[in-house]
Amino acid sequence: MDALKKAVGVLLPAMRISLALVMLSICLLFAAEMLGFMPDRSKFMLESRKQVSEALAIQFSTIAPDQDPHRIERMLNALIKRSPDILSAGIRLQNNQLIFQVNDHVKEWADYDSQKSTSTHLVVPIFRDSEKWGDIEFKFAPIAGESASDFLEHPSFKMAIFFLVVGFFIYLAFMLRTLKVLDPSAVIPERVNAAFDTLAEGVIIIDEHEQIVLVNDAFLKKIASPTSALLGKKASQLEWKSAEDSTTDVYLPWQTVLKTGKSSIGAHLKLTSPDNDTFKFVINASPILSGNDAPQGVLITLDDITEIEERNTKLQIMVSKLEESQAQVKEQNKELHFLATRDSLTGCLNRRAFNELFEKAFADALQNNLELCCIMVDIDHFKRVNDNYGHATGDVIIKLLAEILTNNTRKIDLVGRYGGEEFCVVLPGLSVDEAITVAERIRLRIKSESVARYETGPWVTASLGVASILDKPEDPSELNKFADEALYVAKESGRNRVVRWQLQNEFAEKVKTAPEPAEKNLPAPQPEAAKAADDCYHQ
Ligand SMILES: Nc1nc2c(ncn2[C@@H]2O[C@H](COP(=O)(O)OP(=O)(O)OP(=O)(O)O)[C@@H](O)[C@H]2O)c(=O)[nH]1
Repeated sequence: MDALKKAVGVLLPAMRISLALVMLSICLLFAAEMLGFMPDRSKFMLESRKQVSEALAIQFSTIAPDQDPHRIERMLNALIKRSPDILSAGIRLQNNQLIFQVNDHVKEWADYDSQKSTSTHLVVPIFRDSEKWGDIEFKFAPIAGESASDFLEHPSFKMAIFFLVVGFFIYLAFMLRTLKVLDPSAVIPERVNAAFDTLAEGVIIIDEHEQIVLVNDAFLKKIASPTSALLGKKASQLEWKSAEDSTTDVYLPWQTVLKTGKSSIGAHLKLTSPDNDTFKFVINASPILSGNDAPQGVLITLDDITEIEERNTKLQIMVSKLEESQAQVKEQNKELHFLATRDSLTGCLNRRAFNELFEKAFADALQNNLELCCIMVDIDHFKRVNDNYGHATGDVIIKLLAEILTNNTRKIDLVGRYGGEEFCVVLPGLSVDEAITVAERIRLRIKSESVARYETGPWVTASLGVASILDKPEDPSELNKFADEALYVAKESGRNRVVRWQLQNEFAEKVKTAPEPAEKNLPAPQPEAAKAADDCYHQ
């Protein structure tokens, strides 16, 4: 099938060219005839008829005046027999009297209407003693091709027909042979063509002028182009585009190969087919070297990566979507974790989360032999705040305490709402003195902030109990218990103070000596120890 297509592909242009050549030849033939370069056969015939007639006239000049009718008749008959193109003959006297005729000359001569001889009517005068005696008339058959009706007999017409029929086939044979020689694909043996056709990747071979001399089936099928459309065309004339960026100049690797004689590997190019499909190829180009190592062509292989690229793009989109949703899930988990570990009113750690982190911090401190302190904080007479200002205001005060606790501790410290208006703070790495300083600062802040923020109250104070890991608690809950006991002592000894946990007997002493604040809803008098803490913010 392919062979047939190929044959038709060559035959049709050859036929067209042959026909054009025939027509051109015929035109030249007629032009030559019109310009007088061709011998005029009718003129020649006329001339020879004249010469014959004149020779006869001379002969008749000697016998006709004797008026020997038999002799004249014999001579005319003999003449007509020998010259088949003489249709009739006659001798006419000066007075227009026809005295002899052969072959019904009267009838044949009837169409003569001129005094001159023509190619069919020849009139030759006969003289006697230098005086014209009469005329001898010859009626000739028309010279072939002279009349319009006899055009088919004209030699030029016959020549044109000859050219048309025979010339066409001769030209056709010539053109087929010529085109075969000129066919760019003819330089590649058929076996080589067939071998390249078995390859799955596209193959193009170009000559040193970049003209395509071979294209294999795989490439032709890919871009849906017939071989004839590509052979002889320059490879750079195809619709190549840069694979990465369509605005940049297109790098055609085979041009470099032709210049340098060195192979080019892995160039990426896009190609748009006549059907407007775009393919992406990885292109390798190797030089075809002549005897003196000069590149005389390039073998180009084209690996179609369009599908792989499309899959890669889809995969990348999927991966980025996955990453996006993973990030969302992570964010949601973070939010969920926050919600699960935070107290909804204050944003501080809830008791469960606080305990978990406390356990971890306690274990770390033990393992690394570091100090760790725990502060229990409780707002004084909070019930009165609720009772006097309402539960909502109570909530605001609880939030204020949470804010002060968070702002006056470090990021690594743990601030947990233990329940109601009671908070617990864990300070990893701090000595008990440092923890007391922090506790005092918190205490002062609560007192001063409530006064600063609420003109008409509630003005609140808080009591704080401090314990350290150096107090040798068995576990976090015991450390918490120590701090809570210290808080209890702070409450019992008058509130609005910081109490460091001590052994039970010393503790009892402190409880006894602690002063009670003057007014329940006003900031309590400041203990001496707290004064220095104002300047010592712990971040
Ligand atoms: N507004 C508000 N009040 C709470 C909340 N949780 C607990 N309370 C109240 O806090 C008060 C705690 O009071 P108590 O522990 O008896 O003692 P206090 O009144 O703070 O007095 P001292 O602790 O002895 O100084 C109770 O009235 C609780 O109803 C809360 O989330 N919001």
